[in-house]
Amino acid sequence: MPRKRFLVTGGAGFVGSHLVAALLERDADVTVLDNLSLGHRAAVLPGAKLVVADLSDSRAVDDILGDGPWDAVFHFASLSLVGESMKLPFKYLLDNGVNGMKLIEACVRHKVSRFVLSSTANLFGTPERIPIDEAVRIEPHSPYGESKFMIERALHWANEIYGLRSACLRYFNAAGADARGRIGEDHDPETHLIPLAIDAVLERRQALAIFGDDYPTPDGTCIRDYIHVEDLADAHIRVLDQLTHRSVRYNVGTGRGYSVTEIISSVSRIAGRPVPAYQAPRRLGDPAVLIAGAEALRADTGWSPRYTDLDAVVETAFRWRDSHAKGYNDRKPVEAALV
Ligand SMILES: NC(=O)c1ccc[n+]([C@@H]2O[C@H](COP(=O)([O-])OP(=O)(O)OC[C@H]3O[C@@H](n4cnc5c(N)ncnc54)[C@H](O)[C@@H]3O)[C@@H](O)[C@H]2O)c1
Ligand SMILES: O=c1ccn([C@@H]2O[C@H](COP(=O)(O)OP(=O)(O)O[C@H]3O[C@H](CO)[C@@H](O)[C@H](O)[C@H]3O)[C@@H](O)[C@H]2O)c(=O)[nH]1
Repeated sequence: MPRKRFLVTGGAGFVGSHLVAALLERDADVTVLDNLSLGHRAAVLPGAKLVVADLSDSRAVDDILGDGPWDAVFHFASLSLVGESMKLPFKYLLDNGVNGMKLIEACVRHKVSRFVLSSTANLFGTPERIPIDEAVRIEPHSPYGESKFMIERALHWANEIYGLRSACLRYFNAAGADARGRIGEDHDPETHLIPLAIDAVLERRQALAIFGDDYPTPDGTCIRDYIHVEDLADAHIRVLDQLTHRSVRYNVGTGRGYSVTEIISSVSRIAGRPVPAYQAPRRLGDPAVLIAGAEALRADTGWSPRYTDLDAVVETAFRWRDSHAKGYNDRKPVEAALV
């Protein structure tokens, strides 16, 4: 059987690099398209091909897609900071929305048959019920969420009119790192709770700010559903089988929520000392509780998260971060030596 060929946009980023690792483990032929604006060359494991290009570069996108056939395109490349999108709405709507639609249009022209989108729980704003299943009303909470919904709608019409089958995977909070310690989470600036709590306990930054302690939750802090990146990668691979005759959309999470305080306790247990933290005002736009109802994904694909214990998720993140004080920059001298 010929090797399966996959294109992964944004495959040098946090979640995408873990999908690339999972595809390589299955002996696939993987090409990554990434402008490295937020991602890292060293996050693309050996064996995958990296093309450094911007999604807005139509010629580069055409060249890559023209070098098919592709078994599927996975689209991760995106700006994804909710708060930043409230300040720069058109940057998000244009970079994410328009580039995403152009990519879909090019996939149709190049006869790609399957497309998987990294979508988000931010589509649901303040949801009318918890857990959030796929029937919950969509009301994006930010230009970031809206930009993902624009792409979901474009995929709807690409399916209806051209038969491009797609899966929109609405992730909840991606967390953790490669179990083998090869890749992990390195955003600049880092805004996510788990890496920030780890850096605080490792004394690499000042105390962690707890954004709000007056939410309507048992301990007053926000509750989120933290899904391990390897379980996310597994979901991407499993949905491909669904895309022979139809398009799908799934919420992807563990179905269990943890408060900010519980995350801090987990990081403290793993580090063996308390995370320095202080109470701060609420962060604009944070809903109180987001927990996935992922029954549809389980029922249709047999997927279920392997990481069901919070400490196990946090431990993988801790190990990578502890051994990469400067993130992927730790590896710069090695890379330079190879060039
Ligand atoms: N991290 C989460 O908790 C989370 C939750 C829900 C959804 N998502 C979505 O999952 C995807 C991956 O998230 P992540 O945390 O890995 O983000 P990330 O920032 O680590 O990765 C995004 C990658 O896309 C690349 N990129 C951005 N704009 C590009 C462009 N115009 N052209 C080419 N490459 C470009 C960046 O260089 C980076 O490597 C995003 O689409 C995000 O919206 C993430
Ligand atoms: O220094 C910090 C950082 C975060 N938080 C809180 O921790 C929780 C998680 O925040 P964060 O890790 O920043 O993730 P989210 O804002 O929930 O967003 C992530 O998860 C969403 C889906 O749920 C995706 O849409 C986003 O792209 C992704 O960044 C929230 O309640 C924050 O208020 C703090 O208290 N202090």
